[in-house]
Amino acid sequence: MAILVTGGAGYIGGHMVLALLDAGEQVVVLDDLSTGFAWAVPAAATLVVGDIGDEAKLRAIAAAHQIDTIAHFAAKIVVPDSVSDPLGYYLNNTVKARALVEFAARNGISNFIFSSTAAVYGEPAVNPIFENSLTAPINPYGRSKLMVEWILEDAARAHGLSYVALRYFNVAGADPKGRLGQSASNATHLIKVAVQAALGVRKGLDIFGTDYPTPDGTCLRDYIQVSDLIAAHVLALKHLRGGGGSLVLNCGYGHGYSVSEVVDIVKDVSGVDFETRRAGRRAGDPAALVAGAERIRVELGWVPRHDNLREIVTQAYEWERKLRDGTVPKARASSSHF
Ligand SMILES: NC(=O)c1ccc[n+]([C@@H]2O[C@H](COP(=O)([O-])OP(=O)(O)OC[C@H]3O[C@@H](n4cnc5c(N)ncnc54)[C@H](O)[C@@H]3O)[C@@H](O)[C@H]2O)c1
Ligand SMILES: O=c1ccn([C@@H]2O[C@H](COP(=O)(O)OP(=O)(O)O[C@H]3O[C@H](CO)[C@H](O)[C@H](O)[C@H]3O)[C@@H](O)[C@H]2O)c(=O)[nH]1
Repeated sequence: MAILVTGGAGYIGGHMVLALLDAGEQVVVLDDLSTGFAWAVPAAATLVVGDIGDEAKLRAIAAAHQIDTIAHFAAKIVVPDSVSDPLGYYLNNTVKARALVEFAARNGISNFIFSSTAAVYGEPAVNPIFENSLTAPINPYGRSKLMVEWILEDAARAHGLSYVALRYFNVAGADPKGRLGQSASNATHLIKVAVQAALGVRKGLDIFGTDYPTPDGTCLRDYIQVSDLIAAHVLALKHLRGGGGSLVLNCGYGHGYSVSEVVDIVKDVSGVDFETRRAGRRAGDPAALVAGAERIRVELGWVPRHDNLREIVTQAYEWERKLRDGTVPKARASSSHF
């Protein structure tokens, strides 16, 4: 049986591909390379370049491979962009995901793993946030993802699918073996931007909002290391293949760091006191998001191994240094795909 990994040329999906290949699985990646990289997908996986909304391409994949599971990572992911381009986000993240769920239902692909997000909770009244807390997203990105959770819930009931929706908190760090990291140069994530500032790839860093109701006035987030997150996906796959029922699970460590604390750790790890500028709040940002992180341990037996922000920052820094110096390991010649 093969696993279809959408968005497998991207940051998190790429780590999933590595983990699946490490486990001896057959992997087919479908990615339009809008923010992903063909070179990041090992030659041991089949890479199909295309859109998740392209039904003909999906049919061709189903005809050529025995897919039993879809791990759906492909999405647009930048919160402020979703505020300025909501229709683009709803098309890519919701409408095309609906088509993918329909494709699964029609083709008897009964397992679906979905990259959801803490953004479904919006501005929570209290932290930590549990899976049964109110979902009230405050930006189109979060809404675009919550709608997919609803689509999955209804489709599962009607069509015999089982799914695991994983609500990621803030994903960061890189493969501990140094094979992959977050590579898009225009990424907007805090740790990525901060290590770029430390390496001189960007000129300093704006701190978006210093007047939030948090201990130091900057936003609090729960940063989860990418391989720990992927371990949760591998357990979700095992759960679904073993006939387990549908689940919605937070993926975080259960404690948060402020933007200022993250910046201080990046400065410390890199030894560079890069410039920081106090800037206004960024559109769509909630003050604090910290996971209630128990359910995933109980349901899947997940045990985090990299819950250490200094280690996470060091991994991100080392990967960024390779990107800057042009020494990242390329897993395939970029032209070898379908
Ligand atoms: N990075 C985070 O902190 C975070 C947090 C919560 C949830 N997520 C979710 O995790 C998933 C992966 O995010 P990432 O950080 O790896 O981002 P990424 O941009 O690196 O990866 C997304 C991948 O999807 C591909 N893609 C986008 N639209 C596509 C389409 N229509 N058809 C085919 N391919 C398409 C891109 O080319 C890219 O390779 C996303 O669904 C995102 O919403 C990420
Ligand atoms: O240059 C920067 C970049 C970020 N920040 C701040 O750092 C915090 C974290 O921002 P990120 O952009 O790293 O992450 P977000 O919390 O906005 O969003 C991330 O996590 C969410 C879930 O928590 C979503 O799923 C989303 O896909 C993913 O990008 C925010 O307060 C943001 O304002 C800065 O101050 N300066």
